Amino acid sequence: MADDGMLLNFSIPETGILARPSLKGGNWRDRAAAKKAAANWHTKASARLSGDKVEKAPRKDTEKVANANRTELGQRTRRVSKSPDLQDSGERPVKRARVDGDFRPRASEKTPGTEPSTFRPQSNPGATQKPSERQTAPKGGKQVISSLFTYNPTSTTKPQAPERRQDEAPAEPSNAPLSNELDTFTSLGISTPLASHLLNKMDLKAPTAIQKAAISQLVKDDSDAFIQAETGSGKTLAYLLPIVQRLMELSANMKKRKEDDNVQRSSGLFAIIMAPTRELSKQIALVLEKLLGCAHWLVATTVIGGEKKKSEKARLRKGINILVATPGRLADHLEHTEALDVSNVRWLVLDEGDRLMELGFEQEIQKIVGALNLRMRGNKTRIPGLPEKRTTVLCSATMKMDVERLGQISLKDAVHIRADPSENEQNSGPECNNDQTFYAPAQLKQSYAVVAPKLRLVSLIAYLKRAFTRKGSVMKAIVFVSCADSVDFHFDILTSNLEEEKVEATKEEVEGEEDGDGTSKKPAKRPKAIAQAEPTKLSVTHAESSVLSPKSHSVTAYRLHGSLQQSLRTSTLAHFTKNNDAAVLIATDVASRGLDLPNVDLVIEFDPAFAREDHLHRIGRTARAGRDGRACIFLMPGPEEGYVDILKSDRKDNEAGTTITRQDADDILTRGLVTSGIATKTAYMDIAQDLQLNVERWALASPARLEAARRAFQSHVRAYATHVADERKYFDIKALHLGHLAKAFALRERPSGMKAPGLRTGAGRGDRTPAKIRGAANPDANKSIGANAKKAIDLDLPDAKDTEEAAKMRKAVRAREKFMRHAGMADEFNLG
Ligand SMILES: Nc1ncnc2c1ncn2[C@@H]1O[C@H](COP(=O)(O)OP(=O)(O)OP(=O)(O)O)[C@@H](O)[C@H]1O
Repeated sequence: MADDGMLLNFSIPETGILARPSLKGGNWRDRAAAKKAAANWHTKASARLSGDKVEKAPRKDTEKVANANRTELGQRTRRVSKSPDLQDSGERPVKRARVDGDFRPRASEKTPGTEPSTFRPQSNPGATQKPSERQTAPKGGKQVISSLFTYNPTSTTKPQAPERRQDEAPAEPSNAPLSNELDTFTSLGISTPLASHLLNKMDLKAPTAIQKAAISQLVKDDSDAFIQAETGSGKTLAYLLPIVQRLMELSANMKKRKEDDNVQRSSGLFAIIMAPTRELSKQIALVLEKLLGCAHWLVATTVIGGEKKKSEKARLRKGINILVATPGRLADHLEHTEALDVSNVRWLVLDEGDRLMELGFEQEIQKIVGALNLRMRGNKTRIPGLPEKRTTVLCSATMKMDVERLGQISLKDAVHIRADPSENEQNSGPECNNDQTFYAPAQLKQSYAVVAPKLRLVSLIAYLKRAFTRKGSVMKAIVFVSCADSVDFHFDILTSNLEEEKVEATKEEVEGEEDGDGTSKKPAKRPKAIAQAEPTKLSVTHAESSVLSPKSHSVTAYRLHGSLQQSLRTSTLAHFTKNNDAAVLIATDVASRGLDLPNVDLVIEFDPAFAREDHLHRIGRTARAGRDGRACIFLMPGPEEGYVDILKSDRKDNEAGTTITRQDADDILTRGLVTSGIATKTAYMDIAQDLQLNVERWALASPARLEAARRAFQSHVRAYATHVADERKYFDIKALHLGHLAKAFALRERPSGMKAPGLRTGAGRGDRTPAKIRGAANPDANKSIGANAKKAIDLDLPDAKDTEEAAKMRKAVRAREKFMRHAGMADEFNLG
């Protein structure tokens, strides 16, 4: 310096930028230690400015300073923050209690008007924001937009080197029809007319393995049976075919004896099939109707909740031979409909037994079985040819404790029927409690995506965009989310024209600035159309997805959940089934069980299922009856990655788990979003950031939308608390970073006042959403929002303050039950 002839005089004022902090709070020891360390720190900092090197202060002292400062800070704000440097170590960013309206940016972006940040942003090329991305805060200039790519937790299981994908030979389908020429329906005891009907009218050439095992047993024997097989293996026909075959034989015998022409609808009710949901009951009835095409004198009908009891009664009065029912409605008719005579019932099927129990139908089933026993014994005039004993068939994918209970209620000396006969020898009857016999279809290609909470929404969109890029590569996809509000939110996002709104919003923002006279700028106004933007009415359940549709073809988005009216759910499923073009269904678990939707190539579990069995049922909506299929589950970095162990247990043949592939967010975003130009390593970041901003603008465009996004977020978090106890180590609500997760719901901040079992209530403010926001201009929307708001109140789960694990578990189980009943999951089914 002296050489330059310049002397820089940096005078360091005592009370200036490096002033010693005045220390308050804590005990005297802390204060003394902190004072000493602060003195060190001061010397060090001064020396740094003057270019001198200072010996590193002992770590202990530094920590004490930090502690003392924290104590002081804590007294003022009760807030503790952690060094951002820690974020690089792969730890989750520390959650801090946030006071409403008090934001400290975690990222590089801050809206004008906010206080200067004392937080050091992590350098990241993708985090640089364009001026256009700077969002005007709605109120008070306190809004902060955090970058998508900063402070994300890093994966705990990411392989150092990219995984080498082995060219594995495609697995042999495990649920396909048998290919051996000797395995025909007639060889199992099915009559030639019925077998030709299967071939000619239903295009079914050969039985599947479970059909082979079940049909050969049930056509010749009256023993009770417990059928257990994987998803999509044809269980419906496995029990329907023997019943129809036996009734056709009964009819033929009657004819032979010239007692009657045939079995008539007035001859009596011979078989009852019970299913847990209306959808499933209707589906079974549809298959039955097709089968009865070759025995038109046999009449079947359904009695299910949600239908008019009066018309059901009228049908029952006319006479029926086979009845498909939900338990609640059947129990009701048994009590109140005299015309329902069950004294001749010789076949009782309990389909999806585990679900029947899970949904709490035990009492109804007990009542029904009791009534059947009583009336059968009381019937002295038996129809000739009708078996003496009733055969009860219980179908269940799993053999959990409650299925054992159902077996005790309904079965006696049951034969255990499985697709692989060698398994029958190892375990027999539902009393063998072995859940590890339920696997995913072998041909199903499974993968998991590790995606940080902030990136979830853009990654989902990117994943779907990629899936639908090429016409015909994916025809139909199902995206499972945890609750009805989340379905509505994602449906709205996918069916909105985000690009158009972006243009409108940007134009208006610019106009807002230019309108001013240079001295006082007019605030930007929202375009009229956007200001009135409302969430889509519940009556609309499908629409073109402009977000997902490529130029070459259109993709239709559907929604399905239990808050929709039954008729709407039925018509939505029918529309989705008949749609021959690309389509995506966003659904809760209402679509997870038993539904046979054709051409589903891809299942995405955007929110992991609440239990392993539910997960297997969900992914079982694809890869059915030997067809190909793909399934991908989204997991967040951290404890959720442990769920891969569960995925490995899905595979019967999988020792090392090599068949389950991993995908990372950067890969998903690059493949889905970078459609032109050079796909550099970070090219996806700007596009993803833009997409996220569009989504956030979209939500900000109207109070009703924002409210819907908040509700979706809140319901999602509450649902998160309801994972089964065994799996809660993967889905630990305490590890959830709510601020980050909020971004995946287009929210720039986490809503305050959340309650969920186990959730840390650091920001526990009351919900300050003005009442008028909850209502909307449109009366229809008002209605739906009102209904949902009511539901949100129903959903409010108690805070888990108990420390004992057992108490927590009980509470969470109760919470789950309550949530499911009220939120449209179990209750989705609108129980019969
Ligand atoms: N023998 C067969 N050959 C070809 N396809 C069949 C055969 N049997 C059934 N299928 C078809 O397989 C699909 C799945 O059948 P089904 O719904 O009965 O399976 P599932 O085992 O009950 O499945 P889930 O456990 O998911 O309820 C249906 O589309 C059905 O038409």
